Amino acid sequence: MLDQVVLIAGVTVLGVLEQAYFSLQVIYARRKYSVSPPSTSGPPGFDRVFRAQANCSEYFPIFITILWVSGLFFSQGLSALCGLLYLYGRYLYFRGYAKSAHGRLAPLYFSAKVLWVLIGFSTLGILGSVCWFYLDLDLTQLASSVLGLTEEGGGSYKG
Ligand SMILES: CCCCC/C=C\C\C=C/C=C/C=C/[C@@H]1O[C@H]1CCCC(=O)O
Ligand SMILES: N[C@@H](CCC(=O)N[C@@H](CS)C(=O)NCC(=O)O)C(=O)O
Repeated sequence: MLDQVVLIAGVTVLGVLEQAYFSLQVIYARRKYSVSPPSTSGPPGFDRVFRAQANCSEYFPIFITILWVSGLFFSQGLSALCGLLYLYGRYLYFRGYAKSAHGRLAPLYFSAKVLWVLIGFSTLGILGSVCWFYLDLDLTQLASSVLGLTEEGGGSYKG
């Protein structure tokens, strides 16, 4: 059973490490620009690093939940691959935002697209599972016969 989630678990731990890295960058920026808590604003250079970490944190729960749903119900390998792309996109986002406000945009568009792909995988995966568990309908089989990948016509029913 664990072999079905180990790649997703690995991407999750990598994501947690990335979040830790972003937090450390805010700590360093606080020292560099002398912005002490509870203050959350300072020179633009500080504000951008602060917001970069905050933005990545806002999206992190969305990313992790959808990564696991997609990995469990659609495909572990494809989901883990998307997860790696998302984390790389977020790294570029953080670096781009730290340099300039405009620098955040291209990586943000990229990571948002990857999130939408994971949301699409999750939707398909859940739809397929609901059809299988409650309607005895195998959507994978149905799709491959519609696409002409198998000889058998129509949907296949279990039991
Ligand atoms: C849960 C799925 C992801 C949902 C997030 C959806 C979209 C996020 C992706 C790209 C958004 C880019 C928004 C850029 C805003 O135009 C920038 C605001 C500029 C305003 C200004 O500088 O005057
Ligand atoms: N909390 C975000 C929600 C929307 C969002 O993710 N916006 C993107 C594109 S404008 C962003 O990079 N926001 C910059 C930020 O959160 O500091 C915001 O305040 O902007």
